[in-house]
Amino acid sequence: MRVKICGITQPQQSVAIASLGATALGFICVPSSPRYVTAGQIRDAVTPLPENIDKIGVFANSSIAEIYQTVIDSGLTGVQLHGDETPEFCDQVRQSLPQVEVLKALRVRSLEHLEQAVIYTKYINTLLLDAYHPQQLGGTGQTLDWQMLQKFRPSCPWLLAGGLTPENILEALSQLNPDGIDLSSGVELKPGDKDLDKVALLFEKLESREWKKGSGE
Ligand SMILES: O=C(O)c1ccccc1NCC(=O)[C@H](O)[C@H](O)COP(=O)(O)O
Repeated sequence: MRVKICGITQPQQSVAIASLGATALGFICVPSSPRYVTAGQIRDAVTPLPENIDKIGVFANSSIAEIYQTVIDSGLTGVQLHGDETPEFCDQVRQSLPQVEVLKALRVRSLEHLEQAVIYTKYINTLLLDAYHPQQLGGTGQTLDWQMLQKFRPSCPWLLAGGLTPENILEALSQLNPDGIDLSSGVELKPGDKDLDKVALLFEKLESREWKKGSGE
Protein backbone atom coordinates (compact mmCIF):
# COMPACT_ATOMS: atom_id res chain seq x y z
CA MET A 1 0.00 0.00 0.00
CA ARG A 2 1.22 3.52 -0.81
CA VAL A 3 1.85 5.77 2.18
CA LYS A 4 2.12 9.48 1.42
CA ILE A 5 3.24 11.89 4.12
CA CYS A 6 2.27 15.38 3.06
CA GLY A 7 3.30 18.91 3.98
CA ILE A 8 7.03 18.34 4.33
CA THR A 9 9.03 21.55 4.65
CA GLN A 10 12.42 20.41 5.99
CA PRO A 11 14.97 18.47 3.86
CA GLN A 12 16.24 16.39 6.81
CA GLN A 13 12.67 15.32 7.63
CA SER A 14 12.06 14.17 4.06
CA VAL A 15 15.01 11.76 4.28
CA ALA A 16 14.01 10.53 7.75
CA ILE A 17 10.38 9.96 6.74
CA ALA A 18 11.38 8.08 3.60
CA SER A 19 13.68 5.86 5.70
CA LEU A 20 10.81 5.11 8.08
CA GLY A 21 8.79 3.65 5.17
CA ALA A 22 6.90 6.39 3.31
CA THR A 23 6.52 5.64 -0.39
CA ALA A 24 5.53 9.22 -1.31
CA LEU A 25 6.19 12.67 0.11
CA GLY A 26 3.99 15.70 -0.51
CA PHE A 27 5.10 19.32 -0.83
CA ILE A 28 2.57 22.14 -0.59
CA CYS A 29 2.83 24.60 -3.48
CA VAL A 30 -0.16 26.67 -2.30
CA PRO A 31 1.17 30.07 -1.12
CA SER A 32 -1.61 30.62 1.48
CA SER A 33 -0.73 27.39 3.33
CA PRO A 34 1.46 27.45 6.47
CA ARG A 35 3.19 24.43 4.85
CA TYR A 36 4.05 26.29 1.62
CA VAL A 37 7.46 25.61 0.10
CA THR A 38 9.12 27.12 -2.98
CA ALA A 39 10.45 25.09 -5.91
CA GLY A 40 13.98 25.65 -4.58
CA GLN A 41 13.05 24.30 -1.14
CA ILE A 42 11.41 21.26 -2.76
CA ARG A 43 14.55 20.64 -4.81
CA ASP A 44 16.67 20.67 -1.62
CA ALA A 45 14.26 18.21 0.03
CA VAL A 46 13.96 15.77 -2.89
CA THR A 47 17.57 15.69 -4.13
CA PRO A 48 18.81 13.30 -1.38
CA LEU A 49 15.79 10.97 -1.73
CA PRO A 50 15.95 7.54 -3.39
CA GLU A 51 14.45 7.37 -6.89
CA ASN A 52 11.62 5.03 -5.84
CA ILE A 53 10.06 7.64 -3.54
CA ASP A 54 7.26 9.61 -5.23
CA LYS A 55 7.69 13.35 -4.88
CA ILE A 56 4.28 14.98 -5.14
CA GLY A 57 3.62 18.73 -5.43
CA VAL A 58 0.22 19.88 -4.14
CA PHE A 59 -1.35 22.74 -6.13
CA ALA A 60 -4.72 24.51 -5.88
CA ASN A 61 -6.09 26.48 -8.81
CA SER A 62 -2.62 27.24 -10.20
CA SER A 63 -2.09 27.83 -13.92
CA ILE A 64 -0.59 25.16 -16.19
CA ALA A 65 2.46 27.42 -16.64
CA GLU A 66 3.02 27.67 -12.85
CA ILE A 67 2.65 23.92 -12.36
CA TYR A 68 4.93 23.15 -15.30
CA GLN A 69 7.67 25.52 -14.11
CA THR A 70 7.54 24.26 -10.52
CA VAL A 71 7.86 20.64 -11.67
CA ILE A 72 10.81 21.47 -13.92
CA ASP A 73 12.57 23.55 -11.25
CA SER A 74 12.02 21.15 -8.35
CA GLY A 75 12.26 17.55 -9.58
CA LEU A 76 8.70 16.60 -8.60
CA THR A 77 7.43 13.28 -10.00
CA GLY A 78 3.74 13.93 -9.35
CA VAL A 79 1.21 16.76 -9.27
CA GLN A 80 -1.78 16.73 -6.89
CA LEU A 81 -4.57 19.12 -7.92
CA HIS A 82 -6.34 20.11 -4.71
CA GLY A 83 -8.54 23.02 -5.83
CA ASP A 84 -11.47 23.36 -8.22
CA GLU A 85 -9.65 22.00 -11.27
CA THR A 86 -11.93 20.57 -13.97
CA PRO A 87 -11.39 17.19 -15.69
CA GLU A 88 -10.28 19.12 -18.81
CA PHE A 89 -7.67 20.99 -16.77
CA CYS A 90 -6.38 17.69 -15.34
CA ASP A 91 -6.07 16.41 -18.91
CA GLN A 92 -4.09 19.50 -19.93
CA VAL A 93 -1.69 18.96 -17.02
CA ARG A 94 -1.22 15.35 -18.08
CA GLN A 95 -0.52 16.40 -21.67
CA SER A 96 2.00 19.08 -20.68
CA LEU A 97 3.79 16.77 -18.22
CA PRO A 98 3.37 13.25 -19.64
CA GLN A 99 6.02 11.67 -17.35
CA VAL A 100 4.38 13.00 -14.21
CA GLU A 101 1.67 11.30 -12.10
CA VAL A 102 -1.51 13.41 -11.95
CA LEU A 103 -3.58 13.06 -8.78
CA LYS A 104 -6.92 14.82 -8.37
CA ALA A 105 -7.99 15.53 -4.81
CA LEU A 106 -11.72 15.67 -4.17
CA ARG A 107 -12.89 17.30 -0.95
CA VAL A 108 -15.92 15.16 -0.36
CA ARG A 109 -19.04 16.84 1.04
CA SER A 110 -21.67 14.22 0.28
CA LEU A 111 -22.40 11.00 -1.55
CA GLU A 112 -23.61 12.99 -4.60
CA HIS A 113 -20.32 14.88 -4.62
CA LEU A 114 -18.44 11.59 -4.61
CA GLU A 115 -20.10 10.70 -7.92
CA GLN A 116 -17.95 13.42 -9.55
CA ALA A 117 -15.02 11.09 -9.10
CA VAL A 118 -16.17 9.00 -12.07
CA ILE A 119 -15.86 12.01 -14.40
CA TYR A 120 -12.20 12.50 -13.49
CA THR A 121 -10.88 8.97 -13.68
CA LYS A 122 -10.05 8.92 -17.40
CA TYR A 123 -8.01 12.14 -17.19
CA ILE A 124 -5.85 11.35 -14.17
CA ASN A 125 -3.68 8.60 -12.72
CA THR A 126 -4.88 8.61 -9.13
CA LEU A 127 -7.74 9.99 -7.02
CA LEU A 128 -7.29 11.30 -3.50
CA LEU A 129 -10.32 11.70 -1.24
CA ASP A 130 -10.01 14.37 1.43
CA ALA A 131 -12.42 15.90 3.94
CA TYR A 132 -14.33 19.06 3.09
CA HIS A 133 -13.73 22.16 5.21
CA PRO A 134 -15.46 25.47 4.39
CA GLN A 135 -12.36 27.65 4.99
CA GLN A 136 -9.34 25.40 4.44
CA LEU A 137 -8.33 23.46 1.35
CA GLY A 138 -6.32 20.76 3.07
CA GLY A 139 -4.28 19.67 6.05
CA THR A 140 -7.37 20.20 8.20
CA GLY A 141 -7.27 17.09 10.40
CA GLN A 142 -10.94 16.44 9.65
CA THR A 143 -11.96 12.88 8.84
CA LEU A 144 -14.26 11.75 6.06
CA ASP A 145 -17.36 9.69 6.69
CA TRP A 146 -15.66 6.32 6.12
CA GLN A 147 -18.96 4.48 6.06
CA MET A 148 -20.07 6.56 3.08
CA LEU A 149 -16.98 5.35 1.17
CA GLN A 150 -17.50 1.65 1.72
CA LYS A 151 -18.89 1.07 -1.77
CA PHE A 152 -16.41 3.42 -3.46
CA ARG A 153 -14.65 1.49 -6.25
CA PRO A 154 -13.24 3.94 -8.82
CA SER A 155 -11.67 2.66 -12.02
CA CYS A 156 -8.31 4.18 -11.05
CA PRO A 157 -6.20 3.81 -7.89
CA TRP A 158 -7.24 5.98 -4.95
CA LEU A 159 -5.73 7.33 -1.75
CA LEU A 160 -7.62 7.97 1.48
CA ALA A 161 -6.76 11.27 3.22
CA GLY A 162 -8.37 13.48 5.86
CA GLY A 163 -7.65 13.37 9.57
CA LEU A 164 -5.73 10.09 9.55
CA THR A 165 -3.50 9.49 12.57
CA PRO A 166 -1.46 6.60 14.00
CA GLU A 167 -4.39 6.16 16.42
CA ASN A 168 -7.20 5.84 13.88
CA ILE A 169 -5.43 4.33 10.87
CA LEU A 170 -6.22 0.71 11.68
CA GLU A 171 -9.89 1.52 12.21
CA ALA A 172 -9.98 3.34 8.84
CA LEU A 173 -8.31 0.41 7.06
CA SER A 174 -10.63 -2.09 8.72
CA GLN A 175 -13.53 -0.31 6.96
CA LEU A 176 -11.93 0.63 3.64
CA ASN A 177 -9.47 -0.78 1.16
CA PRO A 178 -7.76 2.18 -0.55
CA ASP A 179 -4.64 1.80 -2.71
CA GLY A 180 -2.87 4.15 -0.35
CA ILE A 181 -3.18 6.60 2.52
CA ASP A 182 -2.17 10.24 2.95
CA LEU A 183 -1.42 11.91 6.29
CA SER A 184 -0.37 15.41 7.25
CA SER A 185 -1.54 17.07 10.49
CA GLY A 186 -1.97 13.69 12.24
CA VAL A 187 1.82 13.24 12.24
CA GLU A 188 2.81 16.84 12.98
CA LEU A 189 4.13 18.87 15.91
CA LYS A 190 2.96 22.06 14.17
CA PRO A 191 2.14 22.86 10.51
CA GLY A 192 5.11 21.82 8.36
CA ASP A 193 7.06 20.29 11.25
CA LYS A 194 6.55 16.55 11.27
CA ASP A 195 6.68 14.52 14.47
CA LEU A 196 9.04 11.68 13.58
CA ASP A 197 7.89 9.64 16.61
CA LYS A 198 4.32 9.77 15.30
CA VAL A 199 5.50 8.82 11.81
CA ALA A 200 7.39 5.84 13.29
CA LEU A 201 4.28 4.83 15.28
CA LEU A 202 2.21 4.98 12.10
CA PHE A 203 4.52 2.49 10.38
CA GLU A 204 4.52 0.23 13.45
CA LYS A 205 0.73 0.13 13.28
CA LEU A 206 0.77 -0.60 9.55
CA GLU A 207 3.32 -3.38 10.06
CA SER A 208 1.21 -4.94 12.83
CA ARG A 209 -1.68 -5.04 10.37
CA GLU A 210 0.47 -6.74 7.69
CA TRP A 211 1.63 -9.25 10.27
CA LYS A 212 -1.96 -10.03 11.34
CA LYS A 213 -3.01 -10.45 7.70
CA GLY A 214 -0.03 -12.77 7.07
CA SER A 215 -0.80 -14.91 10.12
CA GLY A 216 -4.47 -15.20 9.11
CA GLU A 217 -5.72 -13.54 12.33
O1 LIG B 1 -1.74 20.79 3.92
C1 LIG B 1 -1.99 21.92 3.50
O2 LIG B 1 -1.64 22.95 4.12
C2 LIG B 1 -2.74 22.09 2.21
C3 LIG B 1 -3.04 23.38 1.77
C4 LIG B 1 -3.73 23.58 0.60
C5 LIG B 1 -4.12 22.50 -0.16
C6 LIG B 1 -3.83 21.20 0.25
C7 LIG B 1 -3.15 20.98 1.44
N1 LIG B 1 -2.88 19.68 1.88
C8 LIG B 1 -3.21 18.55 1.07
C9 LIG B 1 -2.94 17.18 1.55
O3 LIG B 1 -2.72 16.29 0.72
C10 LIG B 1 -3.11 16.79 3.01
O4 LIG B 1 -2.25 15.74 3.26
C11 LIG B 1 -4.56 16.33 3.18
O5 LIG B 1 -5.39 17.45 3.12
C12 LIG B 1 -4.80 15.62 4.53
O6 LIG B 1 -4.49 16.46 5.60
P1 LIG B 1 -4.77 16.00 7.11
O7 LIG B 1 -6.24 15.97 7.33
O8 LIG B 1 -4.11 17.03 7.96
O9 LIG B 1 -4.13 14.66 7.28
